[in-house]
Order: sequence, then C-alpha cells, then structure tokens
Amino acid sequence: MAAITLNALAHTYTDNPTKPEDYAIREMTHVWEQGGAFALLGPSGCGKSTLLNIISGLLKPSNGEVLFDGKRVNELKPEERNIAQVFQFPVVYDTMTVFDNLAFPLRNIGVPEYKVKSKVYEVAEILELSDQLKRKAKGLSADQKQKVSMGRGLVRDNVSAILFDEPLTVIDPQLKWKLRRKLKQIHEQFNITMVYVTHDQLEASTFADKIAVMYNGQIVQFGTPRELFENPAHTFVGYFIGSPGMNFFDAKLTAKGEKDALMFGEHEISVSDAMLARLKAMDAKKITLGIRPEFVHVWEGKNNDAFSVAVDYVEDLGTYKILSFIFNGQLMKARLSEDQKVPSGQIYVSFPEQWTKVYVDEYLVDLTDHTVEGDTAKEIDHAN
Ligand SMILES: Nc1ncnc2c1ncn2[C@@H]1O[C@H](COP(=O)(O)OP(=O)(O)OP(=O)(O)O)[C@@H](O)[C@H]1O
Repeated sequence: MAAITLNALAHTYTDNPTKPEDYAIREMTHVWEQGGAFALLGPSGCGKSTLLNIISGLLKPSNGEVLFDGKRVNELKPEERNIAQVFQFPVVYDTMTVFDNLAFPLRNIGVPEYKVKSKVYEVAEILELSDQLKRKAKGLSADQKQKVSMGRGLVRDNVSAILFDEPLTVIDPQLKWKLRRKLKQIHEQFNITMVYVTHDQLEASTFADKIAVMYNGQIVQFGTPRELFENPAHTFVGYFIGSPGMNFFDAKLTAKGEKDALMFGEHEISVSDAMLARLKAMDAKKITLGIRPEFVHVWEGKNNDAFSVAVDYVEDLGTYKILSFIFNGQLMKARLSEDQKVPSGQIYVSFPEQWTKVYVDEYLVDLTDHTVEGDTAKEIDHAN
C-alpha cells in the first residue's frame, strides 16, 4: 500500500511540443493518499488512461516524477512497482482454470503452493468465484472474467495500489452495481489505495471517497462528491457533474451610482460586497456566474425581488421535473420537486446568493477560508 505522488508531472505524445494543447497531461502536482478510494473522472480524451499508465509504469512521463511513499519510481519497470491494473477488457488466460488464473501472479514470484492455495481461496470467496475455480476461464461470462481480472490484482499481499481503467465497460447494467459494491467492500477489507478511472459520474461517486475531475489534461478539482456538487472549482466541474449541469451566464461588473454591481444584461445579480470588491481588485474581464438547477428558487406567485422569466417547457422525470425557462434571452433550468406546482407562462425565479458561484476565466472565485488541496488550490490562488 502506498501514497502516490505526481510531482510536476507532464506528458506529451509529440516530439516537439510548443503549446499547452500539445500535452496529454499538462503539468500537475497531485497526491493520492495511502489507502484511499479515488476516482479519476473526465470525458473521453482528457488524459485519464495516460495518467494511469504513467503511474503503473507502462508509459514514461515526458516531465516530472512519480513517487510511491515518497520514493521516486520513474526508473522502475511496471512489474517492479507492485501495481495491479484492471483494464476495460478482462485479461485472463482462457485455457487456464479460474484457480490457475488467480494463482498466476503468485506463482510468478515463487510463492509456496500452500500459500497460493489459501490466498486464491480467500480472494475467490470475496469475489463469489469459489464454485468456479475448476472451470476453464474460456467458458465464463464477461462479468465473471472481469472478476477474475480483479482477483488477479488482489491476490498479491504487497500491491502498492490497484488501478482500474473503466473496469465495468463490458459488464451488463444490472450486474454493474453489484460489482461496484464488491469493489467498495474489497477496499474496506484490504485498505489498498485504489484509483478508478471512469467517465461516468454515478460510477465515480458510488465508488470513491474523493474524485479528481480531469479536463484537458489537468485535474481541475479534487474533492468529495458533495464538494464537487456544491462548490465546483471550475466551470467544467459544474457542467460535467449533476444532471442537468449548472446554469452558466456571463456577467459584467458595472458602476451603479456609488457602488459596483454585477449585471446580466439589465438585471442585477446579487453577490456579496466582498465578492464585488474582489472582482474589482482582480480587474476581472471574463466573469461567468453559475447556479445549479437544484438551487434556482421558483416562486409560486408574483415576487418583486425575483426575476420575471418565461417558462419554455417542463420535462417530467418521474420523481422530479426540470423546468426550462428563458431569462434575458438565455435558456436555463430549474429542478422542481415532486410536490411543487408546475408553473406556466410568465413566472418568478431568484438565485440565492449562497449558491450563485462566480468564475473568472473559468475558475471559481472562492472567498471562504477553507483549504483546497493540490492543483486546485494553486489554480484558485492564481485566479484570485
Ligand atoms: N499512443 C498515443 N499516441 C498519440 N496520442 C495519444 C496516444 N494515446 C493517447 N493519445 C492522445 O492523448 C490524449 C489523452 O488520451 P487518453 O487516452 O489518455 O484519454 P482518456 O481520458 O483515457 O480517454 P478515453 O476515455 O477515450 O480512453 C488524447 O488526445 C489522445 O488522442
């Protein structure tokens, strides 16, 4: 088991990189603490597999270091790193039995046969493969094969970490939740550092205690599912997490009498005086406001403090409804609870100050005094 540190890490697949876009991984410093269950979440092509392959040693980074428990491992081959990697597609030897597949990594390093046996039985029990041990892997279903792949990662006592690269892709939807729960249980039992790569926010938040959201080769936020939902550090996090994602609209800081105000067209959006002062001090040019549909307040009757907007349509999603409305020419969404009256025509909405997030050049302007970890802290500092 190990803490994994990525120190000023960057990677490019091109020979002569000249611009940030030439990098699949843009310079990042990040720590996966020992024993944690983490997810690496992001859209296709953002660099997730590249990062995982650098950690496991399949890929040599162009710049920076990988450290396990503080020791540099850049020069170590994958097999010397004691990392187990589970890929999208099961890696099993079809002609071998399930027992021999599970035993393979142990026999490979000369573990005595009596120990091999007890370890294989233990792991097979956890993965509910005990009654399959004598079968040839060839006849197994896709999810059973993937369980064998996972089992091969778990048999060794000394693994530093297990890396999962979209391991449930080939699994039937109704079995996915079962395997995900199994992984969680395995994590609790073995206390191994686990990094789980996915582009699915539900998969990430059901598996991980903390999620790293990756975008364009960078980790733009590392936090609990709740932190990502309530306080997205980057507009991409607001957009990518949540269903539907955050509403965004551009705003301008404008002098209004003695004071400054944040305007969306003709409408003044309420933010704290401290925020107005911060934006002025930053001389912010590109200001974006974000509010989640869950936090838009929809008034049942006329409310002079709220904005008058036009209902566009209402989508019924069973236990809740999504209201689409037009505000200042822009389509936005609000989530209505099951018992909330469905409005029509001209209605009133307001944006509670606490949930109206302010972004400058896509990064959150955070006035609270909490410590944010890793890259995000740096980037927020930079934005501030
Ligand atoms: N071997 C390679 N040679 C050149 N470019 C590559 C190579 N592998 C990946 N890339 C590029 O690097 C970027 C990151 O790819 P990567 O596969 O790491 O992303 P990903 O987030 O894992 O995507 P996916 O979920 O689709 O696998 C992409 O632009 C991709 O085209």
